[in-house]
Amino acid sequence: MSVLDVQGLTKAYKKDKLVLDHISFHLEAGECLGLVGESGCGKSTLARCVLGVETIKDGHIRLFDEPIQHLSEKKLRPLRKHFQAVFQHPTASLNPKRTIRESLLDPYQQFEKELSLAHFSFTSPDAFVRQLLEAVELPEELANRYPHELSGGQKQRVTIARAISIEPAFIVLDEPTASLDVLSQGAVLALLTTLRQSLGIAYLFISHDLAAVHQMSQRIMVMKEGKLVDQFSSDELMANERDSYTKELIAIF
Ligand SMILES: Nc1ncnc2c1ncn2[C@@H]1O[C@H](COP(=O)(O)OP(=O)(O)OP(=O)(O)O)[C@@H](O)[C@H]1O
Repeated sequence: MSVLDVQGLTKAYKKDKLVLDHISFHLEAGECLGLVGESGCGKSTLARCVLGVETIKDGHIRLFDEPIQHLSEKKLRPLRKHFQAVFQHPTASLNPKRTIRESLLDPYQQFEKELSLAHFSFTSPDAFVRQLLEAVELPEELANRYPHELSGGQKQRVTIARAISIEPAFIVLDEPTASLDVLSQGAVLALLTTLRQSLGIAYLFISHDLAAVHQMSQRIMVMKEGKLVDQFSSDELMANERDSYTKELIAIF
């Protein structure tokens, strides 16, 4: 089943310059779909279009077969429980004035009445926060700290815990480990895979790092200057028929 279906997506910030040029792909339930491409090719713009925070010039974005590309924020709001995002800089994603506990409870409190959770259970705020911290392998005593009292890796685990808390159908992961040191990067990528497998949440995993994308994803899309130039199953990365640009990216890693 497709949770997300994008067809002919076109975006321009300035009149005639296409930043996204007829992008088409689908995201299946529970899979990790990788998107790789060099800086400035349009990856984050694509993420923002999918998340409904950018207007688009042309094309369709369907969530469970429902077109969402032209919905007002009011109409899109109840659908937001189906998708979440994790970005590169966890510090920018967490409110510095709120404790980790408060940040973790945010999405649940926003969608409480419309949620039916399969994996987590909300018996009390404290018990819920404990489950989330445990899921991302953080000690429960972090709950009462503020973001500045956590390491970068711990903060990113908190943003991941917050994203999975409402068990969305998919999460857009936009360079989720780019701000972390190499050891934390590996640990966070492994955690994300474990969570995907146990919770059944699909990922659109965006990175300029082909090795990370290959490690995480079942399918890979390659983007260059606003166009998808290659799409293939992860085990076909080294196949001869790869686009010449994909081969260039392989040669760099
Ligand atoms: N708000 C904006 N207004 C005008 N142009 C923009 C805006 N955001 C991005 N762009 C331009 O759109 C193009 C794609 O940018 P985007 O951030 O989507 O690329 P990216 O692949 O995510 O890059 P990076 O990996 O460096 O984050 C770039 O040329 C960028 O300068």
